[in-house]
Amino acid sequence: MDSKFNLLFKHSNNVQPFQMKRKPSPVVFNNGSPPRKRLALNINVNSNNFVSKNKLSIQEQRRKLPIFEKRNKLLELIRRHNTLIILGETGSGKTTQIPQYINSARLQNNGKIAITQPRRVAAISVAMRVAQEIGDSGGVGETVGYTVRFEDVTSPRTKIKYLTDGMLLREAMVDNLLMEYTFVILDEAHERTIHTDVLFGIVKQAQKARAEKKLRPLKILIMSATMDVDHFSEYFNNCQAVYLEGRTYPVNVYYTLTSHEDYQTACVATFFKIHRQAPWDHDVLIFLTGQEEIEAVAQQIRILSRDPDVSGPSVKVCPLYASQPTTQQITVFQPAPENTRKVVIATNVAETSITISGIRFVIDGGMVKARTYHPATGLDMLKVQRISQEQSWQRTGRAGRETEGYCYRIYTRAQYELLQKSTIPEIQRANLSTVVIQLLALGIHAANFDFMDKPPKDCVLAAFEQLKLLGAVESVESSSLTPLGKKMVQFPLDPRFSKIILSAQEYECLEEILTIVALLSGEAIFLNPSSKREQATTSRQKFLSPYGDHITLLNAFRVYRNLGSNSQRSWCHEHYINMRNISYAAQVRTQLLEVCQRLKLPVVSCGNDVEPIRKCLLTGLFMNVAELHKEKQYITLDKRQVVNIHPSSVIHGQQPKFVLFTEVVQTSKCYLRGLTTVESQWLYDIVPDYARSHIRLNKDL
Ligand SMILES: Nc1ncnc2c1ncn2[C@@H]1O[C@H](COP(=O)(O)OP(=O)(O)OP(=O)(O)O)[C@@H](O)[C@H]1O
Repeated sequence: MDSKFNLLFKHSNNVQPFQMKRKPSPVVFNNGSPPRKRLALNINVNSNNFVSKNKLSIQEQRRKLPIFEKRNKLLELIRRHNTLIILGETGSGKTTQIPQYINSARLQNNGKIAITQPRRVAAISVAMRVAQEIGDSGGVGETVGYTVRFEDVTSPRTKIKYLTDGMLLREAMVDNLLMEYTFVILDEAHERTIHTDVLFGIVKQAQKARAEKKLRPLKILIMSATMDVDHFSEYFNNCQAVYLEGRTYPVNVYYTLTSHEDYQTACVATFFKIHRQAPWDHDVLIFLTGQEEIEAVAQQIRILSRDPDVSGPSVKVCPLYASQPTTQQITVFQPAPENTRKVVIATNVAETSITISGIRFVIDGGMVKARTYHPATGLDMLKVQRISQEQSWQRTGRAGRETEGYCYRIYTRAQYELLQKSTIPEIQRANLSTVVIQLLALGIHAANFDFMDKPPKDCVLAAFEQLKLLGAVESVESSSLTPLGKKMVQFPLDPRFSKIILSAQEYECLEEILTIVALLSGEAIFLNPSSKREQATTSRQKFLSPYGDHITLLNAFRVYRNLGSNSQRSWCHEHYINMRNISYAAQVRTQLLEVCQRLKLPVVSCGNDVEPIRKCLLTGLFMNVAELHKEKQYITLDKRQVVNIHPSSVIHGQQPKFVLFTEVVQTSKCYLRGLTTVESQWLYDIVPDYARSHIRLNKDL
């Protein structure tokens, strides 16, 4: 271990906000083959021999992509086949170039080209890049546009439209033949997000129906760098697959020699090893699992980089995660100033499709936060787990996009070998109520839908039962929605939350419910830095509600909204509130309000009486109620699971008889977060049958 490295971490022990679980040991890597000797990180990158591809003109960059030479052959195949699978290495040019080739060859006639992305940040950043490549004077929104939840940047002139898979699905609910498009390109198909999986069936059906009706044909392209071609081809009527040969820039992959349970600290250590040695314009991308972790590591890096004993250029730290507002996400693409290294610390939102110019190094923590639904327990849980091999290669691919790159995996080669090959399709592990209701809006019963991989029967049944209890369907056999169900699908939300919004009219509290639902749609607004936890709690004391976390959130938002925009920033700082997240919630609230206005729902406030709010929440979340079982231990009414109140909840320490929850986290125990106290009598009033069967069951325990 070299002395500077030791010195660096001696200092880190004095750093407050990031609590080290243990003194970090140095991270030692090998390059994938069994190590003969211990290889310390040895990066011989010299800025003199580095030719930045950014110095080439944008058109020269395009011509250098592996896909460029293949474009005529590719266009020929696209002309010939109505469905085509396209495989090509990460960074070879699939996402940015193929739509442009189609557009230049005018293959889309009068229709548009839709390209789906699993994530908002990818749809937006790629659209921006392609608009730049096309050179439209009006920028994005002209020939090239994008549509993501709560944002539509397209115009009647738009020919190439990048959109999230969720948005295309919503469009299909309005026109199931997708007549606006001549081409639908399903990108990053290997990710198998729930929306992409449903779209597979929707586009296949639309293609067939358009052919039968002799309408303009729908061309389907399925793209990825890593996917099980046979499985996809079989599903799409044995369609042709094409592999675009051609290497992009090499990425040197390193594994740690020993496993690192504390992968966050190992990521920080690895970053500083790189930082000391690499030229300032070689940026770094670190993959972690979620906002809290990212903000903690970001703070740690900011503080350590200012330490006079740490050599290296200045550091610009850019966190990146799904719930940030778009404007914030897009800032990670801006180059850092002269003599400053950019470090982007991201969740898996940066894993596919995106190119962040300047990134030469990837540090892969090897973990991801995944949502998994357990029909047996009725709980939808967020759990940090190991990534799949496919994900690990996608992450690696982010380093070799403009020139040669380096990827440091914070896991051993042996650990890599043990990773699952591909990620389990989301449809097989998620709560299906949103998909089931969306299919019903199209008049399709999920049991009859042509899924590539059928979701488990008990998950489909559980979703139908949930929708029945919510009043969206008459029975589990229904192929259509009730009038209430039809209103519910108007909201881009989980049906339970749509139901809450629609119930607010009866409880005369839509004003407050909109705020709570909007706040729950993003990431946490309360910051709890471990070194300042007490100050943070004290500063927010005035918002605390004895009725729980949702009312506490509402109280904070009410104060925030009444402040002038000039004082919001300092107020957030003073109260340890994440300014970005609360302003994102305000934007979401505006969008939800627009849907309510379309549905002519009166926006009424219940003032300071919060009981209507608590009852209203129960109308959608009665299946998320737990009853005090014994000292500090709760049991869920729905499936009788033992759960505990998370220490971060404002009602931790109290023992209300019944609580409603919005989040379940599995660590050593199963914890409930986001709680509101409720009364059993309300359950009898709102869902009498459910209350009678479930509450009685628990009393028998
Ligand atoms: N914003 C950008 N800035 C600089 N270069 C970019 C940008 N976007 C794309 N590129 C260049 O274009 C190349 C192709 O990107 P593209 O997203 O089309 O690849 P891809 O084959 O779809 O990769 P992936 O499978 O990883 O999504 C990148 O490797 C990079 O060289």
